Amino acid sequence: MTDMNPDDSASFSRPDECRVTSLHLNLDVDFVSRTLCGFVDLAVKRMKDGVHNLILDAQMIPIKKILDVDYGQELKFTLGENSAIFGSKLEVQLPVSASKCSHKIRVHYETSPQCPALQWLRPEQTLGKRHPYLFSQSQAIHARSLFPCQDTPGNKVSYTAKITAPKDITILMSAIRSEPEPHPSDGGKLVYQFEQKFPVCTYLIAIVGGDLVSSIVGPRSKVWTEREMIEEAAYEFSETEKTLQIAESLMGPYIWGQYDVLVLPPIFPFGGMENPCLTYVTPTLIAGDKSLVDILAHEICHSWTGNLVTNKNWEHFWLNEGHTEFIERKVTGRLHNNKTLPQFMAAGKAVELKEIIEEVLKNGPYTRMIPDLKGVDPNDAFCIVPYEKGFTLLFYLETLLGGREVFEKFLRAYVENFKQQSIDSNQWKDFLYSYFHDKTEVLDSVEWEKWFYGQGMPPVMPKYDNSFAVPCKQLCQRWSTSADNDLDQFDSSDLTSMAPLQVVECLGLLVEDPPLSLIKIQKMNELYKLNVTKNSEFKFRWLRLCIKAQWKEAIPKVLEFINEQGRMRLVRTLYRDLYGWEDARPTAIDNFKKHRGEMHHILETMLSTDLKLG
Ligand SMILES: CC/C=C\C/C=C\C[C@@H](O)/C=C/C=C/C=C\[C@@H](O)CCCC(=O)O
Ligand SMILES: [Zn+2]
Repeated sequence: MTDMNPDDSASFSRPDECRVTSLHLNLDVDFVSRTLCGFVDLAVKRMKDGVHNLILDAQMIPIKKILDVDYGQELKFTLGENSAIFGSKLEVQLPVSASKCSHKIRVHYETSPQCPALQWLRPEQTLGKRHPYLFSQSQAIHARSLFPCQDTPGNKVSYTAKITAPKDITILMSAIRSEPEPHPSDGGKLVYQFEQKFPVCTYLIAIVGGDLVSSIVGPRSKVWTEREMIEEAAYEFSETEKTLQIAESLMGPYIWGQYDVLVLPPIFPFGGMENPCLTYVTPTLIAGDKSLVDILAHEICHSWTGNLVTNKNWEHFWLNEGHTEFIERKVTGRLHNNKTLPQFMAAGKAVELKEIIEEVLKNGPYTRMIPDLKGVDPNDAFCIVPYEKGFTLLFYLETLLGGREVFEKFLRAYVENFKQQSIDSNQWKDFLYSYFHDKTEVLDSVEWEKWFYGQGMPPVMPKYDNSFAVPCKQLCQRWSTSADNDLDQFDSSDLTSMAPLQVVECLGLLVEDPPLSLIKIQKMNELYKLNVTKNSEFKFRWLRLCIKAQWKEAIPKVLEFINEQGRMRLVRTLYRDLYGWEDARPTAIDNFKKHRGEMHHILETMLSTDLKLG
């Protein structure tokens, strides 16, 4: 695409010339037409002399009219050619007034029923079956289909919103919410007001509506979900405050006020999403024993890295995710009072990273820590690489630069220095050099070019303290090496005696090993009852093992699992495994064709590529 922002090839907008500094959304939620209808006010600041146009991103948004708020005058605009990935360039002619460098404009519009940022669910697709549901997912470049905006993480805005919705629906946003008020003229509706006073990138603007209830789980936290699962959800996330406090002890005060958790319907395609004040999580985290809440720690840590200090474009996504993984593991270690836990978690993910880099991405361009995303949909490049290569670099630097205490101080200084800004990897590196100015020689020994732009595995793989994994390795070894007629040595207590994270590790190691015989798989099934586990991470790895062993009887279980939830990491991997097994491939394709209409569009698009359906 030509005409893109030189600092962000996924956006047309030019905040360097004329910048949106804050916005106000005034929208009516209509579940019948599946639209949000109303207007957005944009406060605009001219950054350079002689600039009279404001450039925005817009996707599938029929614009009705654009007004200058102060003078009521209608403004001219042009909507450029449409790109299926990036939408269109929306160019608004600002009123020529030499003395003014700030303007407020109002764009009247409505979203499309096919809006990529919005997922509309019919009542029968919800737990309660009585009311419809709506949720947005703006990361990476979908906010432009929610409202015309400068949809680049290189710009931040504060925002307010006034949302009108049917009275049975509770509306939430990634902001501080006031109690709803009755609509002045329509008794069937309520009006909600929100305020996010801290500047955020547009990919962090989120809206949800449904038959939602909440339970207080801490002095600044509620868990929200459909009423049918509120008790389970409140139990699972009851350690939110404790986790927040540990994160604060590492990173400094949590500035965002409220920290709520919303458990979405199973169609939500990610483990979690760090929307400020309102973390989204998948219901696949609800294991009944709080064993999968490390994702919550991850989302909490984004309150500093990602939401306060942000990657300036999607090529530098590792700044968001690598730092967050790194801090998340420290927080989880402290939460469980286990010093080696961060390294145990890292070692487990390093195995997954190797599989993805070598088997899936074939050491190709998306295995770079800083990929080249020109002309690329960020969704296509999204994978574990920026998370884990980023983590590995930070872990390596921590060891090199003097250990945990020294490096944790650096992390805090990094956030303090760049808070409320958007940066790239060079700014990060310059700050690292200036902070460790007495360790330049050490820093010069780092192979920066290879770390940043090299393909394949990281140039240095640390030797992690993996003592917590010893029982996992032993059990995995026993299963791999035992003879088929010597399986009485195994017992159901093999797994019940381990911590849940160790079970995950053990099953993960078995997945990486050569396939187990069918006799072993059947014995495992009988002993460990993994077909009926509530823990989605156990089940996921168990089903992978079954597919690897080509156990046909497991196929219905795999289909059940991939049809009952839409978490991309779990579903894509299992589809990929089924596709790789020739006998199961037609079943996988048929199942996809049958269910694609109910999937989140991000997952549907990815799967149609994975299954080579175009
Ligand atoms: C190199 C790729 C650059 C940018 C991609 C950015 C966004 C991609 C978009 O698809 C959104 C991703 C949202 C992710 C949210 C949470 C993840 O941390 C979840 C991780 C996977 C999981 O646990 O299910
Ligand atoms: Zn993250």
